[in-house]
Amino acid sequence: MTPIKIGTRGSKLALWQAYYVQELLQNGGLSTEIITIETKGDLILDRALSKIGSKGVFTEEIEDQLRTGAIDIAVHSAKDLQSDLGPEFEILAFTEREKVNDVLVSQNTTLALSQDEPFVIGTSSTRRIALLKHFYPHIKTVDMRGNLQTRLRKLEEGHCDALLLAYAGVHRMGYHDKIAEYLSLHQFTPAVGQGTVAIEVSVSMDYAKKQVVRSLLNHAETELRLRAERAFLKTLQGGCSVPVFGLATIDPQSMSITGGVVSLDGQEMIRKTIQGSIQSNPEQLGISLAESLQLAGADRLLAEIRSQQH
Ligand SMILES: NCc1[nH]cc(CCC(=O)O)c1CC(=O)O
Repeated sequence: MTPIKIGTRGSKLALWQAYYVQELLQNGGLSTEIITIETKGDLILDRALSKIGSKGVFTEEIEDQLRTGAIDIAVHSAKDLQSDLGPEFEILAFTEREKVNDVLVSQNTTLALSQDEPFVIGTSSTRRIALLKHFYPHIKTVDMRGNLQTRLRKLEEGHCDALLLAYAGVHRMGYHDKIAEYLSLHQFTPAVGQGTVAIEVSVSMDYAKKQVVRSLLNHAETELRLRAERAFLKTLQGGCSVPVFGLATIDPQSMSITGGVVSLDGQEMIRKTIQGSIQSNPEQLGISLAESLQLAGADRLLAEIRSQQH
């Protein structure tokens, strides 16, 4: 078989993920090649993601290369991969998920969100800002985009007292020593897909090649959880720039999924958890959760949020 061409963004986090996938493929006896691709999300750093457009900010240029066959597989943080891939592309595999929590990162590791003295957190995530306003209204936020290294540098330069980040990225970059606090999943329910690497391919990729790559990369339990979460997000038409959260978990007998929406000012939150059997269709569980949130007013809340973002 010719080498598997792995497409990735060029940030350190993206490259870590590409090397991780490369290693899994090489351990399975495949030869590989990594090709880095620059995306709009990497180039435009002076505007909020919600203003650039919610779909494909980090993926469009990579999908162009999948389409032409210049790359065979694209490696993404599942969180950054839009929930509707359209007819040309599909997810071939999800690698094993790691800890999904958000963490508070600071030079001062004694900081805690629950402390009385206010402090300033750098983040551009609408979910994190809205959840902070909801649970910790005395904490202030400043807008902070850019890759993890840029944000860490700004933290060191004193632009803020702390960052709110996905544990997964902090772990992959080796910044554990700056973790001040692991945030609870009950308050800071993560974004759909957080902590998981997704492998996107063209639907027309050679079938035998697909089978080999999937068998080396896919983690069955992670896939079930992600299928439920992504169906939930797709039904709600969430996207990555609205404050929607969703997390599916599996215990031996059942699957449960928690999800919700929180207003930009943190005042209103709609959040629910539902359970299903492990045999049931994970997509159906995600769709049911979305529908029950819609009955509780999620569509109106999302429409209000979108009108405030434009
Ligand atoms: N939106 C940026 C992004 N996309 C994926 C991760 C972390 C890695 C992951 O969740 O898989 C991050 C950084 C962050 O949110 O702190």
